[in-house]
Amino acid sequence: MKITDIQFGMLRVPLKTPFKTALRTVNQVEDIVVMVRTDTGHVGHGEAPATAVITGDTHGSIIDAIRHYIAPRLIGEDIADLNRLTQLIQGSMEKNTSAKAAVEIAVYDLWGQLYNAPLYKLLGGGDPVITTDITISVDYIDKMVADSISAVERGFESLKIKVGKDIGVDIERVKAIYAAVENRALLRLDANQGWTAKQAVYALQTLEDAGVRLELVEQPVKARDLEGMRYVTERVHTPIMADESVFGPMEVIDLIQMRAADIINIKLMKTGGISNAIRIADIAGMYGVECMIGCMLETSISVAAAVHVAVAKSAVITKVDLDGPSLCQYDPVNGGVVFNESEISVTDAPGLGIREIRGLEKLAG
Ligand SMILES: C[C@H](N)C(=O)N[C@H](CCC(=O)O)C(=O)O
Ligand SMILES: [Mg+2]
Repeated sequence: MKITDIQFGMLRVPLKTPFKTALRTVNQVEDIVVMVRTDTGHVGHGEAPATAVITGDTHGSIIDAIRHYIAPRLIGEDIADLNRLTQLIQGSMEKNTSAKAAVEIAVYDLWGQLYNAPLYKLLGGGDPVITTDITISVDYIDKMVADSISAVERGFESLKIKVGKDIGVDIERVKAIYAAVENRALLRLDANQGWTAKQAVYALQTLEDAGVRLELVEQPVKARDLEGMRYVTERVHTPIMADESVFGPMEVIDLIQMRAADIINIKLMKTGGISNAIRIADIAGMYGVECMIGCMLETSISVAAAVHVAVAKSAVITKVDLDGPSLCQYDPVNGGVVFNESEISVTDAPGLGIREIRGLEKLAG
């Protein structure tokens, strides 16, 4: 099974409600879909969102990276040589992790199809059902409380509360949500870099003193402020998770050795795809550090790949934030992973199992 062509599409799916974080507000998913074709007539699918504020990737940069740096290395290569292919993709250029991820996901999809097995089984197997949280966008307190109650009523037992806009209001936001859903859902906070280290310690100690129990707090300070991450981690009881601070395996090793966080958020769009996500899970496991697997604003194409990784690496990936498909007004994909609110199940279809993507706008190759 040899690669003959790589094609692009644009997939737009409106969100149920605006997605608001300390970094940005978004109304619809607008992702580049990659289709890797082979001489056997098979197609592997991948997807990349343009999360410029986190990864630096834009629609234009994703297409250019694939067209000019990644695709020329892959044409004619055999899908059976998976390790060679992942090295070619990762070594094609610096950064551009979302572009690399989209192509790697499509290649892994084909690898599963080659062996007629679902990806998670080839990655080592596991329990085919996992449970995700759902994101509560940062907003007025009353709106966040109402959104949280509604999420609990939809069956979500874990809420990822976006904060990081204003430290005083953030504390009130979390207290109000905690009071409204106490004992019915675990609360995770994500400040998306919005606090300083001192503000984070103040906010978390205030919440701890008020009896608010949080499962974890994600990326309280600026991505590059590893000293700040360590400062917070050392001073609060609440576990601190690194998201924007860590992309690849080497950064994870540095962060763990610095003791700058308690938990790592693995995202395929930061790691450049599946190979490095697995590497990070294995490294974290060796250090006894737990991981979350997360996503950007992605549909059930690339999130499916993350689900397969989560299932296969569940010994280390103990927390799941794969709510992209739940945030969308509809699922554009037929086949593949089944997203049913908080419950996500992999099927035994080969690769990612994607049969059809509705509403895909073809882009020039
Ligand atoms: C969608 C997911 N639950 C999430 O919150 N991801 C964000 C970044 C998403 C974005 O801005 O596109 C995160 O974990 O920081
Ligand atoms: Mg985050």
